[in-house]
Amino acid sequence: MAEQTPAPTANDARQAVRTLLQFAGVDPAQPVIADTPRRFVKAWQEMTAGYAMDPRQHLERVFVDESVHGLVTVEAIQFASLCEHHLLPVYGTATVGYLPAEGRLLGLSKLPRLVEVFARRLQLQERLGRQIAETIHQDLPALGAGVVIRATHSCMTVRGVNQHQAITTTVSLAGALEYGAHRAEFLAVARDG
Ligand SMILES: Nc1nc2c(ncn2[C@@H]2O[C@H](COP(=O)(O)OP(=O)(O)OP(=O)(O)O)[C@@H](O)[C@H]2O)c(=O)[nH]1
Ligand SMILES: [Zn+2]
Repeated sequence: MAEQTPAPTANDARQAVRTLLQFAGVDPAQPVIADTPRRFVKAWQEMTAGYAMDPRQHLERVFVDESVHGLVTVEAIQFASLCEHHLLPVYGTATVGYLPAEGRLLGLSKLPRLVEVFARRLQLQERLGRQIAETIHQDLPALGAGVVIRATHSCMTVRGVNQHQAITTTVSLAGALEYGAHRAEFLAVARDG
């Protein structure tokens, strides 16, 4: 059986940050910066906490009202993520909507909570939207789900192409929201609120 490499400890992670500081020509031992590796590792754990979260925990409590058939959306959901290419912050807002199946309704706060689960991982913006939409569509389940994300990628704004105002919009649709009148209605709500 192949030997498994032991998982790195927080101390290993702090040591890696000291290496990055030295790589930049900064002495990690100087008093003003001595606590920075600990802070960075704490922030890193916060930004990647989504790997330990199960999105289904937010789908457990369902309210059933079979008289409800209309589209439900929550707009202006703020999130922060990390791009998987540069490990730099991506932040912005998401509009999340779904078309209930047989009156199966989620508590409204669960939509931002689902965004949080997937955002707190290394991401591509396109995948972030798709994972949220597919989870609601398949696991609630709903007749359809949609996610529009508008985000700023630090890897495009503070380095590289240095496009300080560039905003990326992605649209992820699943099920009944992919086509026809439901698609048009969701996209109109995502555009106009
Ligand atoms: N599709 C997609 N691309 C992303 C996302 N976040 C960052 N990127 C892009 O990932 C690409 C990585 O390109 P590379 O050429 O491998 O990396 P690079 O040399 O750092 O590229 P530049 O950013 O152009 O300097 C860049 O074009 C980024 O803009 C994302 O969420 N989705
Ligand atoms: Zn990037």
